[in-house]
Amino acid sequence: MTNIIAEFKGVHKGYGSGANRTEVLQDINLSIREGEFLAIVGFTGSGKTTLINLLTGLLQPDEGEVLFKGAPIKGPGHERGVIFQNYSLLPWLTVYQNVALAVDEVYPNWSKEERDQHIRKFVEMVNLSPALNKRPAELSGGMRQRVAVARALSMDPELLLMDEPLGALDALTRGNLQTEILKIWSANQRTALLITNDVDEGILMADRIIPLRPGPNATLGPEFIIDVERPRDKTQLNDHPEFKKVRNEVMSYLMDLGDASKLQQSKTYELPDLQPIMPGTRSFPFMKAG
Ligand SMILES: Nc1ncnc2c1ncn2[C@@H]1O[C@H](COP(=O)(O)OP(=O)(O)OP(=O)(O)O)[C@@H](O)[C@H]1O
Repeated sequence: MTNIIAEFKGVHKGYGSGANRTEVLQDINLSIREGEFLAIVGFTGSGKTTLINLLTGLLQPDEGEVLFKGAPIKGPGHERGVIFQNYSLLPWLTVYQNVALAVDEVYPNWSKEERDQHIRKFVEMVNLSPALNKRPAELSGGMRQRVAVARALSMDPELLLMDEPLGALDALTRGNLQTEILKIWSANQRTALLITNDVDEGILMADRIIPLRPGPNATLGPEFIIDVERPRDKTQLNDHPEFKKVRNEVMSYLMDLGDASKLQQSKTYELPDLQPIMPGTRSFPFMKAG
């Protein structure tokens, strides 16, 4: 039987109060299984970051519970590592020092050698050894995101949380980093949750993909299982029958949702029953009565 590593139970979350209140998530129920790679895909503004921040512990639910290994999440912890979209590196520290900061937090009692070896191992894993002593300003966006990946993984989190980590990167760098994250994930047999608005990225990386329906009051849709052997090849995405099938299913589900939410948003206005006044008629203001 698979163990559940993290769980949402009847979670509601919104921001503000009174007239300024926005209900973001409504009745979220989700079990994340140990060892799986789960992707949540959703429209922009639907509440994806809110969902992940409930797992990082940066936010608390208004109602319901968010559990890690059966206990409510009270705040951030290094057993839950996060990779954000905006790198969040310290600009005055080098690549080595940025990773070291994370390592020191988790393993404060390590010897100098142990620490040094560990940092170099993770920097090497993301192919950044030549940039070891560079500061973020000297790196490209893709390289910065690699540092963020190395930093999160060096803490050996039991649950790796990724909030659109590759969204700002060009297609090539994005593809390379997807492959690297997958390699590291499968080698370490950890659990991963990826939040993305890119269906292809979700089905390439995950074991199952769950759509987040558009907010306010966003709920989770049905799960789609991606039954494709690993390692997966991005170039197969267009031809592999299972990839094609899941992509079509998820895309049409999301498109139906998009249409439904547009319909809901489009208000109908009742116009007053006025008779248009045409030029040439007696009552047109600029016509002289004749
Ligand atoms: N601290 C906050 N205070 C008030 N409203 C907020 C706050 N954070 C988010 N929201 C609102 O909650 C909704 C969901 O935001 P969230 O960032 O979770 O969505 P998202 O799906 O991650 O969006 P995106 O894809 O654009 O990053 C949005 O309407 C947003 O404006």
